Amino acid sequence: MELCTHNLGYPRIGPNRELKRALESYWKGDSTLEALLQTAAELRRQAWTRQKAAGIRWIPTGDFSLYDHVLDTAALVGAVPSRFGSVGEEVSVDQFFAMARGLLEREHEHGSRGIPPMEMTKWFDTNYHYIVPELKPAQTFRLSSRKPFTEFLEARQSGFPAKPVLLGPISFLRLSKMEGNEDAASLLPALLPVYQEILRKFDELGCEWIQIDEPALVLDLSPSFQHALTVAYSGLRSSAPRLKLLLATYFGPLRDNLETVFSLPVDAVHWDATRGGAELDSVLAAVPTGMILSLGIVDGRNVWRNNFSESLRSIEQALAVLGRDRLWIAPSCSLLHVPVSLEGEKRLDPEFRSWLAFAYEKLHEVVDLARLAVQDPASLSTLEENRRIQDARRRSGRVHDPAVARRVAAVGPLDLQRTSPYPTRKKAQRSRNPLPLLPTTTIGSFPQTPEVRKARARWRTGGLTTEQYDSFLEGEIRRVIALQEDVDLDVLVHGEFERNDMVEYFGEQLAGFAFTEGGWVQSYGSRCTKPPIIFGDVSRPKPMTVRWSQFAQSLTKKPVKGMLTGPITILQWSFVRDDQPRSVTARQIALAIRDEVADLEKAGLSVIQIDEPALREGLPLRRADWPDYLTWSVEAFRLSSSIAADGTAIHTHMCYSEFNDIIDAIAALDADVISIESSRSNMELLRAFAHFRYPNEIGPGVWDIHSPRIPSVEEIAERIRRALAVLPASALWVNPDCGLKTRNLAEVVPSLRHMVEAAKRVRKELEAKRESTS
Ligand SMILES: Nc1nc2c(c(=O)[nH]1)N[C@@H](CNc1ccc(C(=O)N[C@@H](CCC(=O)N[C@@H](CCC(=O)N[C@@H](CCC(=O)O)C(=O)O)C(=O)O)C(=O)O)cc1)CN2
Ligand code: MET
Ligand SMILES: [Zn+2]
Repeated sequence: MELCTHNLGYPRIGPNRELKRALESYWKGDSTLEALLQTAAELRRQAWTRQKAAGIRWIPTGDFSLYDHVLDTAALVGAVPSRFGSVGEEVSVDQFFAMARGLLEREHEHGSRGIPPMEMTKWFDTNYHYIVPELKPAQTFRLSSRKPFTEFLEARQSGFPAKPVLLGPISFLRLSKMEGNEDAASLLPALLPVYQEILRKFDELGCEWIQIDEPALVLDLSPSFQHALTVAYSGLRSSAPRLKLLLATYFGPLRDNLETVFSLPVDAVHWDATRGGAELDSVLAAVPTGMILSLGIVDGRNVWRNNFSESLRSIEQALAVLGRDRLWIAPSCSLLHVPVSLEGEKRLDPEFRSWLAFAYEKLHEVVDLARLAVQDPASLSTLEENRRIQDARRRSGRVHDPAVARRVAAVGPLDLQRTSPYPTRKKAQRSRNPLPLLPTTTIGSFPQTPEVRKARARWRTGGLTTEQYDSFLEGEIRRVIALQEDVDLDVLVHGEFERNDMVEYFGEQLAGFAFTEGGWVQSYGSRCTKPPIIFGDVSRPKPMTVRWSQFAQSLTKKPVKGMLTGPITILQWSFVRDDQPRSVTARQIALAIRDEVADLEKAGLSVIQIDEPALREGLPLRRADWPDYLTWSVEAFRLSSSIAADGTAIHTHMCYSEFNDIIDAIAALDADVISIESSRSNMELLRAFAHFRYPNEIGPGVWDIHSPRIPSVEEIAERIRRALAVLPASALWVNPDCGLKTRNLAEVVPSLRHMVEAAKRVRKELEAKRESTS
């Protein structure tokens, strides 16, 4: 018999983003709740059918979500902030969506100002966003959803071997936001009884295995959380004596949590062998007699075909210690983070395609490995084939480009440094482009209207010629340049209409990158991205953005900002090579962006923005690993930007970030101007910059673009004044929090007018003050 297999989670969005369409149509009011739930049920059944067909023994249930699994968990335990109303027997679907998306004024029955949604943040080091549970010190919990049970029964009644999945209590608390920043671990005594009740119910239903996800175990845990962990699992164990508990950890090695994890009273531990590999010996030494180890050997975070020979080495080592009955095979983590299947990819080159495995194909790898582990003769051909493919990839001419290797090797310290220090550069920049105090600008994108997306879709499918599409884009650029001049912004942008996405667009044009037709991955709620795949040495065959920036600049006398995505963000939001360190790939991308910076400069652009919104989320999960990452990522940014002459202003932009703990690294980027998101925290974020005496210019966001609300002039002026309280006026810019691509023009035009008006109002106040003191 082959080794036992299981899966931790499957993509929810559907093979053709069916869930996205169903959700958006329901939200718009174009379809009923029944229709949405029907689509959701069909997608679940389809996912289970596929997993069973692949040969997986235990199939996850409850991993599906209409929006996000952390929000599901908050609903499950009744952690519903009071602004969303009281909870009846169950959290309703509309209450659930209100928590995720907020309610607009007109949707809100009690009138007033609408209700802000809960916050959203990155799920560990992925590009998936979860909804942050909001807890308070006296928080109470109550079982408030039947979802886990319904989905379990739905699967079992249809004959699927179901294994329910829950986000565990420790991770739930650790990922929550506690009012007053108190320690959320203190809520365990209140929360634990609800988890116990859930386990008891599953036990009563005759459920055999339950998977409890505790990815927080790969983070640095405070003593209070370490203690809570032990308390939680002995409590869970005693609540359901027959139910078998599988504790799942993933996304990194366990390090100082390793001993504790294997001493918990659970029946099995799932461990991520792709990220924790070096720990295998310690793990095998720590697994107590009688406990099962689930080996997460197929990488759920990447799209490469598994290297069977390498995996079998680890599997054999584990088998020797544990024997066949105590070793399971699985993907490293939920398959949520990879595209659904390769089947839809008709245009990929066959050789390249053979190097890949998406979610569905990964399940086959799990099953193949479980068979190969016991030398099942029927599986031996899969090993042969796998060896052939790995060899071909290793030797492939399309992976290695000697010119790139030479160029990377030749990078020296001077390539990482602008010609002059910032004060000299600022003089050169201002004499080239005189700007008023508190200059105004935007972050880059203007609304990506359905017309823009439709035009691109028609061009892709041949309905528009390239000429027609290009002239459509030029028309859009003309419109936004005229708009920005009319509004009287100081530094203009071209609007990014040519981009489907700020990373995918560059991936499509760089050598060493491949892109898919339908490789969608959920980003948050109904929103998806199609991460490009970096398979080889990266270079830039020809200019990527110059024509659009140059065209925009030709339409106006005001400076236009060239607009690029930085090397770390491109790296972080792509699937990366697994055959060289990320730092090397980052350097290669940096050199390609550097070439683009040089060409934008030659084309006459005097301001160039290099976006790095993913710099913060790329931080390793453990603090001990931060310095190394920050060194090479800062170097990559500097390599991409330092080619610029003193008189060219380099801007950068970051959003969704907490900056306090990486402020040194941000300063080390040495961008002339950084724009950051800050209006949601009411400029609190700026404290780090003020405290640190950030040396260059800063544009704190003064308009929250995540909300459709149009901010008033006075409200924006007040935010500028708050910024002025901690930063010198000479260093301050005025801009929104982020790009405007997800907004519509009806919101954008008045908001921009208010922003410029507010900047002018505060400028006058500053001038008046200056006169009165001189
Ligand atoms: N890569 C990446 N990661 C990121 C971000 C980001 O901007 N990029 N931002 C943060 C996350 N924020 C996000 C914000 C919005 C969307 C988003 O809106 N995604 C779009 C897809 C954007 C896209 O690539 N669109 C394609 C169109 C693909 C498409 O659906 N076309 C239609 C046809 C178009 C039509 O007729 O309307 C179809 O195929 O059916 C394009 O513009 O070309 C979506 O889910 O709807 C995603 C992430 C963090 N991570
Ligand atoms: C997620 S950061 C986005 C920056 C980009 N330049 C934009 O405006 O859309
Ligand atoms: Zn942004």
